[in-house]
Amino acid sequence: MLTFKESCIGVMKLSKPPVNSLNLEYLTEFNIAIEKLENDKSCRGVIITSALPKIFSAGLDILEMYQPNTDRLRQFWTQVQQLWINLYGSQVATVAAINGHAPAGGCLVSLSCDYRIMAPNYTIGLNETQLGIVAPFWFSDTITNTIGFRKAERALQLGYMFTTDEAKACGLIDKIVPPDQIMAVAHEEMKKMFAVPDFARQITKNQCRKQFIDKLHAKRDADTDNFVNFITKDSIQKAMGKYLESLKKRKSG
Ligand SMILES: CC/C=C\CC/C=C/CC(=O)SCCNC(=O)CCNC(=O)[C@H](O)C(C)(C)COP(=O)(O)OP(=O)(O)OC[C@H]1O[C@@H](n2cnc3c(N)ncnc32)[C@H](O)[C@@H]1OP(=O)(O)O
Repeated sequence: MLTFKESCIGVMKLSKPPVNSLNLEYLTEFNIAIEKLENDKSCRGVIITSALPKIFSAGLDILEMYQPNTDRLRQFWTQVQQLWINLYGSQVATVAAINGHAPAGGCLVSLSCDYRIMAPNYTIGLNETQLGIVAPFWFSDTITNTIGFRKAERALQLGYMFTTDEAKACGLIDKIVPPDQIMAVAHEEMKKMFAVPDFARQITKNQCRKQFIDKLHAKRDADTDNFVNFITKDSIQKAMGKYLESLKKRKSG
């Protein structure tokens, strides 16, 4: 993770080649970095983007979920939950500058921010069902809060990956921006949020999101048990093995 401060704005650039997949170690690093910025009194905003060309993030590292060690799988999921709590509940203003594909966990990271700008000709969405897995309730809550119930339930069931244009049309992202302007526009959008007194913006954000974060806090252990039980099922392991094979075939084909 490349993290630096530009005046009162923290910039986090995901930099885990080849595809910024989120494994246990990287999630832990992500959480430490965001918590550090959150606790930095001089930091008012965070921009999350990718240091890699063409990929924002490929989402959760599928290798963490395939033939897993159960203890590690539990730690992994705890870090996934924590990342969502940290981002969705963040007091600082957040902008996702999506400069590449953003499937599944990559989409969730951006949905957890306050504003999303995206470069053209990429794809974004919660494609979990395509892998034969199920997005947990807090993933669904987050997309539903962004694009509305009907569009979210349809997209979640299909595991639909939106093009940048489709994502803009349904409100999954807020603005389409040429790749060379994405950081400049992220800073402009940040300034608009800074024009509002921090405490008023923070309390309002909290009012909108707290109930959803509280819901995960209340069910956190059950959610981890559910994830571990689900992922370790033979049928799910088979589906995930097939999906990994299809990723490799697509590459060679
Ligand atoms: C009850 C709750 C239960 C479950 C909830 C669990 C929630 C999970 C949410 C997730 O995030 S699951 C992850 C979903 N992610 C994906 O489906 C993305 C798959 N990847 C792609 O579509 C593409 O790789 C890409 C569009 C991101 C990039 O395409 P391209 O630039 O052509 O790269 P390659 O496809 O050649 O990939 C390079 C390399 O990376 C491996 N890889 C890709 N994605 C992942 C990943 N998410 N985890 C681990 N590894 C990944 C890919 O297999 C290639 O590996 P090689 O060894 O062949 O180089």
